[in-house]
Amino acid sequence: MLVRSLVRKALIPHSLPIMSKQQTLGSFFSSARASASAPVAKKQKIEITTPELTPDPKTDSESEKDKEVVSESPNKPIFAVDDAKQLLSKETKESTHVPPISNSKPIPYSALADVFEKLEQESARLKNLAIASEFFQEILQSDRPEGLIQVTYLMINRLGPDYEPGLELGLGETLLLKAIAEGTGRAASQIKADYHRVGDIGLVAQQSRSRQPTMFKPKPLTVPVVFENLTQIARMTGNSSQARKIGIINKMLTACENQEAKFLMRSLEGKLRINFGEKSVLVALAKAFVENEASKRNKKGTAEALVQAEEKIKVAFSQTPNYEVIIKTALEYGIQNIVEHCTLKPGIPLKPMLAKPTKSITEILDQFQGEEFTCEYKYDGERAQLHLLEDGSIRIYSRNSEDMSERYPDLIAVVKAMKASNPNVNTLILDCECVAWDVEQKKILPFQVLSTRKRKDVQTSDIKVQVCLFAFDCLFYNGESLITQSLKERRSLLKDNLEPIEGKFQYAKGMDSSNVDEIQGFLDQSVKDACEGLMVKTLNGSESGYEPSKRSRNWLKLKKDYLEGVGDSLDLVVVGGYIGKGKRTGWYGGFLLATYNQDTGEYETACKIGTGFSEDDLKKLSETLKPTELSKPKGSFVYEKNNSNALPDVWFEPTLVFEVLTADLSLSPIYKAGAANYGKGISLRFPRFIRIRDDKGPEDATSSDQIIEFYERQANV
Ligand SMILES: Nc1ncnc2c1ncn2[C@@H]1O[C@H](COP(=O)(O)OP(=O)(O)OP(=O)(O)O)[C@@H](O)[C@H]1O
Repeated sequence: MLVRSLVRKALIPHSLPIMSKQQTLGSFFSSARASASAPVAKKQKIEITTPELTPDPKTDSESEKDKEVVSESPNKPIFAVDDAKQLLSKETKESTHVPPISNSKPIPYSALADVFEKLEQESARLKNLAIASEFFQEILQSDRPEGLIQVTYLMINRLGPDYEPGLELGLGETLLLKAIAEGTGRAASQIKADYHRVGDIGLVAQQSRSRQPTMFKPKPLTVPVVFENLTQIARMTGNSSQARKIGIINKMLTACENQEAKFLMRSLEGKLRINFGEKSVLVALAKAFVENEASKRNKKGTAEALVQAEEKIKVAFSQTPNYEVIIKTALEYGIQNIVEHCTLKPGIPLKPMLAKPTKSITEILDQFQGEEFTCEYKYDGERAQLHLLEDGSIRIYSRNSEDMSERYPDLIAVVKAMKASNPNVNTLILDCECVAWDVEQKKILPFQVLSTRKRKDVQTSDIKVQVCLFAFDCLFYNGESLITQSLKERRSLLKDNLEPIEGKFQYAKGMDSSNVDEIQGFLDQSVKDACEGLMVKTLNGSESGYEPSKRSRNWLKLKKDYLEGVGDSLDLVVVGGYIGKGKRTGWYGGFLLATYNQDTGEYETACKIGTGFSEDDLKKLSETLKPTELSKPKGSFVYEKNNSNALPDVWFEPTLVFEVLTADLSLSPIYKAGAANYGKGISLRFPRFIRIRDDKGPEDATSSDQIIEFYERQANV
């Protein structure tokens, strides 16, 4: 994760007409290089012979996997009642062979590694859900059901909620290879060569593990011990931290048995590769709770209960994205009651509501037929979720739930002042856009200006780019969640209770009208005022509630620059590169891009891109991407293997997301995005690079479901 976000921060801005939200070079390169080359403790190495390493078996057998996947919209449940029935069937249950959990002992790490191995080897989706949920159920039935919290985090390769800083895994390959060399006594050069051949640090670790002398057998690893050690490693900073990290890794490696080393190293690297995404983890949790609760009543879980539980756990998680809270609440109140008990809480950022793209005002009018709606300026800045906690503290979270409070001390001061002048306000959650502001001219500045603001160690006195918060929604007010209320009510509550402060805290400019000319005029005005276009939202009735984490039809975005084509840009993951020729010699001259399939965790190729880059872009991109080159494609890449036109010269670890414009989308014999739907993939015609999305990780990229939606809308399918 850390590596991913570092790499994403590596490019400097360039000038393109519709460029926005770009990033600055900042201190990225120095810190990335520093961490890669930091000194580590030296240890004597003993040469040992190692078993032959076999390449990652998934790489060539992945193509079958996506056939299992049913296409669905991002917010649709993973399965319907029929699938749920199959999942609950005796046959599926009996075929999982998950390891039993003993009552009296902490969960052995070997049991979790065994489950990871099964998930990695199994390609059928329902089977994978059954394996994970059977294991979860074993834990729930033991006398330490709360052990499920650490198991869940390890399964999604995190150590705590997104918004808790300092818990990122994703150690550099140099450090990990060194740790393997020291921990196993093999020569570093040999380990490195193996890694370049196999392309999987986990496999290298597993097969390099030195045999321990029989007289010294370390205690087997347990889930709590591994979790604790990983947390310590993630939190370690400072000069000697590299050596200390290696020390802890070595200790764990010595205790590893069978496939434990493989998953331990992959966890440390931040790439677990079990092909079991977070969405599936939530479903597996729902199933485990449903079955566990039913078995306490000597009953069996029903398919209907499972479908309901899936919906509930997803809603609860979108409001309280914290597995500890979710699991403890489900244990206390039952899975079917979690939504009421996992409501919004200042200090826990909820997953933001997202918008669907539209291409024209008439499309909006068609969509909102007969409904009351409002148009708001679509500000071009950075999404900011503002939380005022009961103890008076203030936090600001990003679109991805990162805590940005340290980055915006000036905004914290504004909110403090606002609270002081509005003594009735105790607690609050506001959804806002933070925008660069010209103090003298009293106007909005483009995103490029905001992107030059320092991101770390920001002192109020050093701030050169002033910002203004534009609030567009109020989600929580004085102890009460407002998300089920209509937008009209939420908007009134906001405006009635908080006084705007010009240039510091303002309301999103809005207009309630369904007149085409008025909307067109408002759209034009928004662009003149340095905005991207309009957000059009259902205003009244139950449809106008705030839907955390959903890309909803009740919020439409109308971007001036995208009224032609497919209605929006796409954000695609860079998975491959083409060696540059002619003027581009020495750099990559083009890139292979992919959508992210949220259900399978796979990257499905969507196009090759070589247009829209300045020379400077290509130079910087080459520097950034070079260290992420892979010796072979990852098992999670879905691409056409039998057509050389679809193969890049080099493959990359997915770290970077490009925002890309396209003339239109078409079905393609050589690309694979959304291929589960049409047999053929969907591809971009005449793609053009706009900028890097540093606020999006690979998993936030345009999903395969979204590209299907884009395609169907454009083709009127
Ligand atoms: N009035 C507004 N209401 C809601 N969002 C707004 C408003 N003004 C600006 N925004 C911003 O617009 C974003 C949604 O549109 P946009 O397509 O630019 O974002 P994205 O991150 O590329 O896409 P998405 O969030 O849909 O994946 C919001 O996340 C928010 O940051």
